[in-house]
Amino acid sequence: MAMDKSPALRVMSDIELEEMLARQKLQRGMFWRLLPLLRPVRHFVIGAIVAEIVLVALIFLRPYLIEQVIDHGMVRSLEGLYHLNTHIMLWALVGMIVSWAGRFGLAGLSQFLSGSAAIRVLNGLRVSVFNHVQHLSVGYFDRTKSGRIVSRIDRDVDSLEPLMIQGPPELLSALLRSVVAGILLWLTSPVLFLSLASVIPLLLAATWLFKHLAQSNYARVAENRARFTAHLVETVAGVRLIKQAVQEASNRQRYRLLIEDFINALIRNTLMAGWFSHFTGILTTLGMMLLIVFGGREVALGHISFGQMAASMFYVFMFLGPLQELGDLFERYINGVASAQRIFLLLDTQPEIRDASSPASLSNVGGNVEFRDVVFSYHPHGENPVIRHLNLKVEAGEVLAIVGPTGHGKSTLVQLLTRFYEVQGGAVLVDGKDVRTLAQHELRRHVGVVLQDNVLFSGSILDNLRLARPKASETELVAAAGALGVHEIISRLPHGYHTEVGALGSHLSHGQRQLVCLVRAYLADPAILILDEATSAVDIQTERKIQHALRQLCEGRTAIIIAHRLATIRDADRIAVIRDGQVVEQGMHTDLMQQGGHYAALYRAYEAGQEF
Ligand SMILES: Nc1ncnc2c1ncn2[C@@H]1O[C@H](COP(=O)(O)OP(=O)(O)OP(=O)(O)O)[C@@H](O)[C@H]1O
Repeated sequence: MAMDKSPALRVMSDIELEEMLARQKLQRGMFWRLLPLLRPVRHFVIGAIVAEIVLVALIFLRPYLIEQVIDHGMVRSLEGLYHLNTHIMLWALVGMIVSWAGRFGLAGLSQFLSGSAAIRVLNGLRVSVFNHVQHLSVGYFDRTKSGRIVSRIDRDVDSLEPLMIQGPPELLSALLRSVVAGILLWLTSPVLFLSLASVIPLLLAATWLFKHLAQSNYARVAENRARFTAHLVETVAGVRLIKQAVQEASNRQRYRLLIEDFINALIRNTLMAGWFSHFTGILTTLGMMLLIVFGGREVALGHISFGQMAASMFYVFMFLGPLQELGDLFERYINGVASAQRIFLLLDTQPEIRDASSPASLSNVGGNVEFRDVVFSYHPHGENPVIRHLNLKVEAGEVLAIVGPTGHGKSTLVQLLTRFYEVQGGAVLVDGKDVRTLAQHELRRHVGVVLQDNVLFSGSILDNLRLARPKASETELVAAAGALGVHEIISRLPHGYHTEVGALGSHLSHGQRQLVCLVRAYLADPAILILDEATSAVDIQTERKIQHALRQLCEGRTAIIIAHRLATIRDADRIAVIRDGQVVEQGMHTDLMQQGGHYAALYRAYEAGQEF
């Protein structure tokens, strides 16, 4: 599959895409997409590369010194006695010390430079992926398990480190060592070089086979890891539900199966990698044997000295050793590319809902809202529409209540008005402007929504209220709560307004969360306010207490109230009844009751305490 921005990316579910990805072979050229990410840290990478080059030079100093010591360390005097050549020995000693000290210092420097670059690049990438995820449309989150996204930002980004950061300097060092050793061997004796080079075709064949067998398996490892992470995240989020339904055992079993799939793919990888590294080890031994046979012959024929033979033994390791390292580098490359592919899949996913190139302005919002012949389905191809040619107008400053049976499309209208989803037919208009022509952030600034299940962020109640008005003082925030009539309720909390709300507001009751969100909406002061079952979790007495405040909240703005407790919306300027995605009745409470139609039936059922 090409990693382009094809429409398929937008309609296929994330799971379908990933399964397809796991089955297919890895895409070539991924490395070239990764390369630009190194641009900000190029100085670190160049530094690490220079350090590796100097390190290689220092490594080759050693066999040269050994050759000098063997061939010239002892000099024969005229009397036929052997004397130590102190000049050579001293220089050899100094050379060895420089080589070891340089290696010690430069290896540390190279590690430091690579490590610093890694931290910068990978965290930069993490922020880019995070930012991208935030900009995706809500439809993407309907289709994608949150654990899969976590797996990409966390594990897949980490998997890139060995490929992108340590990879290039290590690869360069390995190639340099191999090439320099090859040249030195050739210069010592072409016979020695050719005897060693004969093992290269075997190595190439083994590399090709390894690549062929390993690459699709690495994609499977990454996919399996995403699956069990997704399951873990879902379990943590839904732990109460799992306990309540006594599903711990089956849930654990499912996790175990996912881990087993992961382990099996991992074992296959380990097997292949282990086989490859042992095979290259055998090749090195074979090379050494060839060198001893051919080198011994060269010494016997007087073509090379003993010192050169000893140095050549080192060159064998320098020549074939890096080829062994290539196996490890290759494994990292395949592993990293599998992760990179998944990250780019996410980065290439375009938000389904995008702003127009020059969006219309929405200053001085009056607050007129119109749903004009709206058709909408949650399915991308329009099957089973939830909203079917719905027409509904709300005048500026009007309080409209929307009622209707469960699952008939009331909340969907809110999603369309805030443009979390795009209509598939007709239009939603604010002050006569199609919401598709407006910038999303501007639209949402003017349309405030309080939902049944509201999310609070970790922090105090004040922190959460400040989200609506960042510059407000504590006194102003408390005054807003007072104006809505909930000051007393918040003050009774253990630390009043400074009470920590916990993750997603879990330390507060459902009703308390709803009240904090109402104050937050009041502070945001939107031109259009939507209350979607916003007080459903508040007890009836408290709701009655804040009824007056709610009326105040709705005053001077357009308000759309969705409620099942029909007593709370009786005073609305107008009530619209939604059934099967259409408006089937509208009017004031008394008129609708007199008509004796859908609303009257709903109301009678409500009064009788029945569910609808
Ligand atoms: N994100 C979604 N993806 C797919 N289908 C959805 C999604 N959200 C809602 N639906 C479906 O759309 C239909 C209308 O849902 P909606 O939430 O608008 O109903 P509602 O009238 O507000 O119900 P309630 O009174 O229970 O809040 C339902 O059948 C629901 O299953």
